[in-house]
Amino acid sequence: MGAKKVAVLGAGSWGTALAIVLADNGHDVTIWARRDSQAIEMNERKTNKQYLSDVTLPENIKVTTDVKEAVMESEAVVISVPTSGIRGTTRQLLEADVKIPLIVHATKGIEPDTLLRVSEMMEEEGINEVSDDIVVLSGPSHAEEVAQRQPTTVTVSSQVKDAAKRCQDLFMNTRFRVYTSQDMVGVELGGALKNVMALGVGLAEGLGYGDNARAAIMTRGIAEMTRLGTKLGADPLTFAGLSGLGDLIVTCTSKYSRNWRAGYRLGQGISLDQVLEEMGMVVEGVKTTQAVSQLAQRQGTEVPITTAIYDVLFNGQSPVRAGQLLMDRDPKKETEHTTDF
Ligand SMILES: NC(=O)C1=CN([C@@H]2O[C@H](COP(=O)(O)OP(=O)(O)OC[C@H]3O[C@@H](n4cnc5c(N)ncnc54)[C@H](OP(=O)(O)O)[C@@H]3O)[C@@H](O)[C@H]2O)C=CC1
Ligand SMILES: O=C(CO)COP(=O)(O)O
Repeated sequence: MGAKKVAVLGAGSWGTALAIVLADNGHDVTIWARRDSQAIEMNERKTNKQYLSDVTLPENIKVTTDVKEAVMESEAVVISVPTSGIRGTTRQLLEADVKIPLIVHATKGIEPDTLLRVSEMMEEEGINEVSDDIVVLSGPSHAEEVAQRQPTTVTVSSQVKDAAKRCQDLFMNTRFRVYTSQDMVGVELGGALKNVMALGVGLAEGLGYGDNARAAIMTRGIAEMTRLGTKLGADPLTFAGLSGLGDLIVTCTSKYSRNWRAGYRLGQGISLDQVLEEMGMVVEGVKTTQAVSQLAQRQGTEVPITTAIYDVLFNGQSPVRAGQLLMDRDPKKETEHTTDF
């Protein structure tokens, strides 16, 4: 595969890690950072001290604060900013007024109130003016391990089959294995919803609960994710794949997960404001919990774990009481399609 010019919009942990994968594949990568000080430091010291301090950036990565310079003549643009930055970043990309052959987003969230997935937010902002080939990249992939070239697998999905294939070719290497999927709805929802469950597992562990509680939240969590996701048009099998179960496992069990860590601190009795301040990186699960609660209400879908987490985050519920209420719910069948006995 020949070297391509690729832009990465977002100089946080994930944008930087994805830029390293692309640079390892021989591409000329330009990262867009929104602060001059960060761009200067990354160019001069070849490191992203704030977000991925242990890693030296390859020579074929450069950093700019000018979106137009980053995306000009790029064969692909990767967007890796928090969900709250998607609309603004899309607008800046449109202002550059450059046609882009392939746009890949790697953001995991759902927008509160509009209840849109990330690709839908981009479409609402008019992304199709510059490209029809929009791909989501998602899966169990902590930036820290990807940047260390640890073996990682992800899924890419698009409504345009050929775009997913081109994205697979762009990123795939012997340490970063990429699968394609046609279920963009399921891949985007899995990446967003698992963050809510990671907050829940962290909360339980912060309270001192053990492996049984973790397994319970993960297993009933994937049931909840699948129940809501299928109502929204996702293929249920997608939730058993990398962007569903795979990402749920990594986020609920890894020391790197910001969502798990935030939940853990909340379980220890620290306030949400303080937790978010000390994290210094995005904790997508907080706003996604709000969005998922709204979505579930709109769909008439039961999401008891999400509701319990919502009450802790936004209604002042104590984590212990939220856990008790979950355990005290009416008896249920485990699988919804089975008949009563
Ligand atoms: N970290 C990971 O392991 C993974 C993260 N993801 C997802 O990738 C997305 C980005 O996360 P990640 O890189 O980890 O986040 P970080 O917190 O590490 O970095 C956030 C980056 O986005 C920038 N940013 C913040 N707000 C805005 C905004 N409103 N407009 C434009 N840029 C903004 C920040 O700039 P500044 O420094 O100037 O504030 C920073 O460069 C999230 O959706 C996350 O869930 C997906 C897979 C793995
Ligand atoms: O999505 C991730 C790993 O796949 C990152 O999760 P956190 O945002 O919880 O760190």
